[in-house]
Amino acid sequence: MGYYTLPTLSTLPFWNILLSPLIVLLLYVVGNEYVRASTKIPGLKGPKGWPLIGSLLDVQLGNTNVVVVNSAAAAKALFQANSQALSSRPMTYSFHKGAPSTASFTIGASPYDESLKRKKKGAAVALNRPAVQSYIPYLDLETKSFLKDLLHFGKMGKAPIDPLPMIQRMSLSLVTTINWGVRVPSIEDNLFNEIVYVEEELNRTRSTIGNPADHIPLLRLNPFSQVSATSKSLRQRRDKYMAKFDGEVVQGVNQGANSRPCVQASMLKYKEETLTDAELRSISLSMTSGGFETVSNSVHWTIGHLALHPELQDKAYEAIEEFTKSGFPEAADDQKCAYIFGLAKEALRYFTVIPLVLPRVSIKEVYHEDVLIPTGSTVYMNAWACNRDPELWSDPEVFRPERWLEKPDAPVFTFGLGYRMCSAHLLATRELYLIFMRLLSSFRLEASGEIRCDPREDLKNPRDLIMAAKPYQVFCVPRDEKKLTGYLVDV
Ligand code: HEM
Repeated sequence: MGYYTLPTLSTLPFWNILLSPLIVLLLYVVGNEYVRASTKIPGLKGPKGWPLIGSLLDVQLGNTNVVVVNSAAAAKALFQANSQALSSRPMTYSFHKGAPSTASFTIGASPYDESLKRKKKGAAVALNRPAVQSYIPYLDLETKSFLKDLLHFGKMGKAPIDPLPMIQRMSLSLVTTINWGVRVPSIEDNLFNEIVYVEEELNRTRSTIGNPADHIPLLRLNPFSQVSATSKSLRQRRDKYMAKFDGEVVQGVNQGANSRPCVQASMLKYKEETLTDAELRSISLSMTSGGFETVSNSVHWTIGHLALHPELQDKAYEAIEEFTKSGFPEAADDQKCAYIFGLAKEALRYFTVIPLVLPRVSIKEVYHEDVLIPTGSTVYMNAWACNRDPELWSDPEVFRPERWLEKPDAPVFTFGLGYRMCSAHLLATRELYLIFMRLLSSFRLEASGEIRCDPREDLKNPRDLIMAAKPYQVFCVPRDEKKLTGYLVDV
């Protein structure tokens, strides 16, 4: 009796074509799940749901296993006591791919290596206390120009304005003057708009949670993905304005005519340490990307909040008047008006504009309460949670500058902690202080229409690295128009 062989699915060409990719996908998923499971850290629990609770958690973002540090005590124990062990940064697909070398990354995006150490040394010299002191004339000019912009565009308090572009011009011009000695004079300048766009988009490519392809390798195979092309084109656009600023510095140094002392000129003149050209460029990138959006967004959130709370403005005004004896706040004042110093710190705490700080990678094993965090682990500090830790504050959800008068030594986690803490925390706090001193002594801020400014709910885009508020409009009503115009006459 002859046998008749039934065709199996696999002998049918159609099924072959359909099944092969499915089998490959299945194998990939199973293999990948094994890899993901093997990166979990024994002894650490993962979240069952939101909000995150517990001081240390193990979270999986696609293939990236992340230890999230959620309490003030755990953050201090890990990032301060193990400062060197947690001193590197991860390399990501969206931001790092295609860049020529680690030397050319911003400091904040650089992994730990010899080049990073040189760059950090250079930045430390440019941003330490005496250096900040030497930037006071720049702070003076840019904060006065800010007030002048508010007066001008706000038609002496009669027209409502979106203050964001004026805030951005001020913080950008501070960074470009400090780094290159070049001002950004107007929000109507084309270069201003180009820099704002490129810097915001580039920071988006650095977002910890906003780029799924950083954590799910399969997504990198997407032939229609524009991630690499977008980063490359943004970098090219940034290189253009950086080259223009660099050129102006070199020209000034060569002609011996650099009228505004700046970081790049002093590094060129004294051939700072052994910094290569790529490392010098990295310092410029770090100042721009680190100092622009962070300060702008902190000020933008706070102005929205103040416009909703006239009672806060009244207290601040009273404190400033008492402190300045009714004069115009001096740029040289080193944060001596306690209430406004508290307000600046409270703005940093309450809005925590980089809620997950910048990611770290461990270069050594770290132990925390019997849990071993292996070398090469990704660690996020949840600065948002640490700043709202109920062990520190009984009323963390209230914006209350007085808390800093009651507990002046309490920690702020907004700048991170340890070796990779923000290099410019002294400068940034001083900027905020002077901005609020001058703004609140000059204007009453009044909401025009609805302002939605709750940092828990009203984010422009929750996936961004640096939290931005939704747009709003305010009236900036001069408290004494004649006096203010007089103060600003020479700007
Ligand atoms: C309100 C203003 C600012 C905030 C909230 C802020 C916040 C941060 C945070 C959270 C980090 C990462 C810290 C960590 O990993 O522990 C950082 C790093 C950094 N920031 Fe800032 N920053 C501000 C202003 C500035 C300014 C004005 C500059 C420069 C002019 C600057 C330059 C840097 C640099 C160079 C780093 C990298 C440090 C490193 O990786 O070693 N920042 N900043």
